Amino acid sequence: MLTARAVSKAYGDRQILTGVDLDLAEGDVVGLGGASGSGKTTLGKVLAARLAPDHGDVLLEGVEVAPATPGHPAPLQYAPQSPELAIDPRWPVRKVLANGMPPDPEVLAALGIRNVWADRLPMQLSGGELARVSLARLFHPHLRVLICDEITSQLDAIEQDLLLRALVELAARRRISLLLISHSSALRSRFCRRSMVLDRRDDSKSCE
Ligand SMILES: Nc1ncnc2c1ncn2[C@@H]1O[C@H](COP(=O)(O)OP(=O)(O)OP(=O)(O)O)[C@@H](O)[C@H]1O
Repeated sequence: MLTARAVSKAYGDRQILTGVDLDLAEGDVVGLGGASGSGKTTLGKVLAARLAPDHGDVLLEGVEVAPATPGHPAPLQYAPQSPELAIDPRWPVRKVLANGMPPDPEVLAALGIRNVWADRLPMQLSGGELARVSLARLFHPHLRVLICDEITSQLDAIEQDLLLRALVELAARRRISLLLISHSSALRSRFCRRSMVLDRRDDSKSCE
């Protein structure tokens, strides 16, 4: 499904990723861990074509991943750590969820989106509610891979667990592949079949 080969990325003279390989099969749930600053977000953005790698290839079903454009149902979507940065603060929830197409009732139900939020602005939702809305807007019939970058880091343990369980179940029903970026090895071992861990000290990677 998603294949990265020999991906390298530097910011200026600072090498962040060196020769990273990653394979994500259909319906797979893989974790991406590592210490703060090890390059998890950088790799997530390279995989989602939000950042160009210096070297290496990222292919989705054999085709180079193209950058997603707003409102376009790209098969690979990236959910950022801070949903408030990805959502227009002037838009009510109903418009955020529409995102170019009618929201899918199964997705709204699975992620616990409530009708009473429809006319609220993003700032009128709790962190957990906003995280759910932010995720729901990325689902569409052609979604194949979802990269989730620390999407529950602002939530308490119970809300984190509920949201991730709902997400993993929904993805499994639709055979969507998930890459869950998290510094928490406990979270990764709870929800992921396997994990890749980036090592900040020597820019290499290891497997759990
Ligand atoms: N656009 C940029 N220009 C220069 N340096 C950057 C840029 N983006 C990130 N960095 C640096 O690259 C390193 C890796 O950043 P990245 O956000 O990928 O790490 P991370 O593992 O996701 O960290 P965290 O867990 O703290 O979110 C950090 O030291 C960061 O300061």
